[in-house]
Amino acid sequence: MSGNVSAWSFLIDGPLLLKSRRFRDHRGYLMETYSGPHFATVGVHDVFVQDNQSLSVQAGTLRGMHFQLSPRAQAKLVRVLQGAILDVVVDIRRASPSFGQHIACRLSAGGGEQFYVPAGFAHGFVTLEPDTIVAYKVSDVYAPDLDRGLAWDDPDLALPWPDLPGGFVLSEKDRRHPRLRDLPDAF
Ligand SMILES: Cc1cn([C@H]2C[C@H](O)[C@@H](COP(=O)(O)OP(=O)(O)O[C@H]3O[C@H](C)C(=O)[C@H](O)[C@H]3O)O2)c(=O)[nH]c1=O
Repeated sequence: MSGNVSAWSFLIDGPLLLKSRRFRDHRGYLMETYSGPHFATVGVHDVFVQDNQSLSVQAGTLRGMHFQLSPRAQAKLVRVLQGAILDVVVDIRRASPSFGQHIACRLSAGGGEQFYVPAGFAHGFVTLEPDTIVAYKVSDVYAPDLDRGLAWDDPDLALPWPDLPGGFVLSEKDRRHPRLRDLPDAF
């Protein structure tokens, strides 16, 4: 706890759930959504070089599971500006004792949580409300030639996506990623 940010770790080493203190007064609140020195005190040491933001109009929009290969592997710091998501990461570090295991966190604009995803994890989310806006920092720039994906519905991973009667809204790219067992060595 740095005073302005708290962090919770998981059984899988690396990812963190972060919550920044909201300084409330009669006008509303202020919070530090990112502070290099403060976040370093709770284990986030990456230097983030790019901010991304995506709008997903329909609830049930699923983006994932994505990662970039070295030397452009990205750590990510994910938060929700509007709406809510189920954020999911899969450990794809082949030497990791938790290889193939996942963590899922519900993130919402109201909750103000952030999910820190180190390099070495595939990342994706499904939106739980219409018009959900996700903002995330990345520790390296976009490298399309090193951008890779893992099948969101890999039966070996049993990712905890919600049952949605209408199914998911996916990009064509996200319909075609390989299963983990068919993924060339990623990390
Ligand atoms: C990620 C990215 C994309 N783009 C361009 C490439 C495409 O023309 C367009 C949409 O890209 P994409 O379909 O890959 O966007 P998402 O499906 O939201 O992918 C992202 O969503 C999941 C959850 C992630 O974790 C990744 O950060 C990222 O892969 O934006 C850029 O120009 N820069 C970028 O940094």
